[in-house]
Amino acid sequence: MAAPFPDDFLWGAATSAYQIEGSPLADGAGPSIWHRFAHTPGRVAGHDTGDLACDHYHRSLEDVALMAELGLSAYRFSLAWGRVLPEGRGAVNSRGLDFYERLVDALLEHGIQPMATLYHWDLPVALHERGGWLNPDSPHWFAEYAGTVFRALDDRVPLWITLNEPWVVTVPGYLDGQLAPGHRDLFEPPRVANHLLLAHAEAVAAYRALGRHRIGLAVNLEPQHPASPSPADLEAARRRDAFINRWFLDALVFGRYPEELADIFGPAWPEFSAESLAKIRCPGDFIGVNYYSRGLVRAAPEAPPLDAIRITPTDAELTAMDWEVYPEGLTETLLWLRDRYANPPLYITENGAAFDDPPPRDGLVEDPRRVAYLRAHIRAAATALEQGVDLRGYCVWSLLDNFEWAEGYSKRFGLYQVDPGDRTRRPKTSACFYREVIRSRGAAV
Ligand SMILES: CO[C@H](O)c1c[n+]2c([nH]1)[C@H](O)[C@@H](O)[C@H](O)[C@H]2CO
Repeated sequence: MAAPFPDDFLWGAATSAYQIEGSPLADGAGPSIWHRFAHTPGRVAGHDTGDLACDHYHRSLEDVALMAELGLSAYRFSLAWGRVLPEGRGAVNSRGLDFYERLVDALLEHGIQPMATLYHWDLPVALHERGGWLNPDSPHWFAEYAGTVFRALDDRVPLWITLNEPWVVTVPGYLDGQLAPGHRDLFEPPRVANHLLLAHAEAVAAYRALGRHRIGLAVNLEPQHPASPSPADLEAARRRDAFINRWFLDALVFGRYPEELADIFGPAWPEFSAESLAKIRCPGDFIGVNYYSRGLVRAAPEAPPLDAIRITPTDAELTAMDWEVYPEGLTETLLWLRDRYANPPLYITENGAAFDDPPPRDGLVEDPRRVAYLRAHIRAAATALEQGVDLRGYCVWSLLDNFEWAEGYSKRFGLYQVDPGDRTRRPKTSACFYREVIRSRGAAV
């Protein structure tokens, strides 16, 4: 097929600090809420923690060499806030910053554009103990951290992401308690979400004062499709669309929350002042899109406050996460962004799949299902590009098998398998496929 991907299209892979680095307390780093959460019995499958992870903290240059072998033109990673500011504020830990400076310099030496995420869920414990994202000062804490990192790295990092998936920080973190800090409270999520949006806006303002490149935010998006044409399921899909897809983006772009949220949260939904809403209106320079699957939704009065649940289709291919393989949903999502938010610049900042990969044979791991998943989703991205979406890059989640949050190491998304014993990296056939895609500028799909 004729490759619609422009020559300057960025082909990347994505990771995050707590999931790959290991050594969470090394060289003066302060603990994060994920360090505490993972060490809390019962929170993570297999009692796994990020203490070693992929040992990227000691193997970063080896991993950059793998990225160069793939031919990546970009690498999306996150900085651990607690490595830079062990107490979350105040004293800077130069050894923590040094690690990220070495990583960025190595990327640039290999012609790989760094795409740095400031926050990928690992809030310093010291700030959590001051209320964390519930504290109205949290946006100022974040802006201080962001400014520290911008001053150190903006001369070498051209693409910045403030927050990874504020919805996941808010809902699994504060409503259903699946992820750190594990709160289950109807009244906390609306305030946490608003503080996250204020934090994004304050970081962008700080960036405008001293940065020279581009900054945005990465959101998890999934089209919501009713499980049946019944009015109840149609209404449930609309509510879940507001709850997942529109909550943060409408706030960022329009400076208003979807009206459904007041219905969903009821008395737990605060009155936000016009001044506060004006402050959160901050679309940035691009939107990062994390896409994995769609939501098939049925009405569920037994599941407040949404009264809607995502169901697993019985007649579709599923990944190891029980997520439906649904590449057309990526095209749908990209076209929806084009139409709803006036065709903003987009990067696919995460797309990938977990499958139960076999052991390596002759140093290579056969993962045909991941090859098929990536091929179908890159094609879906191409279809959106051909329809005028301003798509500028694609990042596979993930470069390496890594710590998959509450699933521990049981769910593997990597292009490279990481040996559970000695952390040796071994390529999967999806890495070979992706290298060919990059070499052919997308024609190989
Ligand atoms: C519904 O999936 C979310 O968009 C999502 C999926 N994922 C993510 N967000 C996170 O950003 C990553 O840290 C996860 O490792 C990755 C795989 O689970």
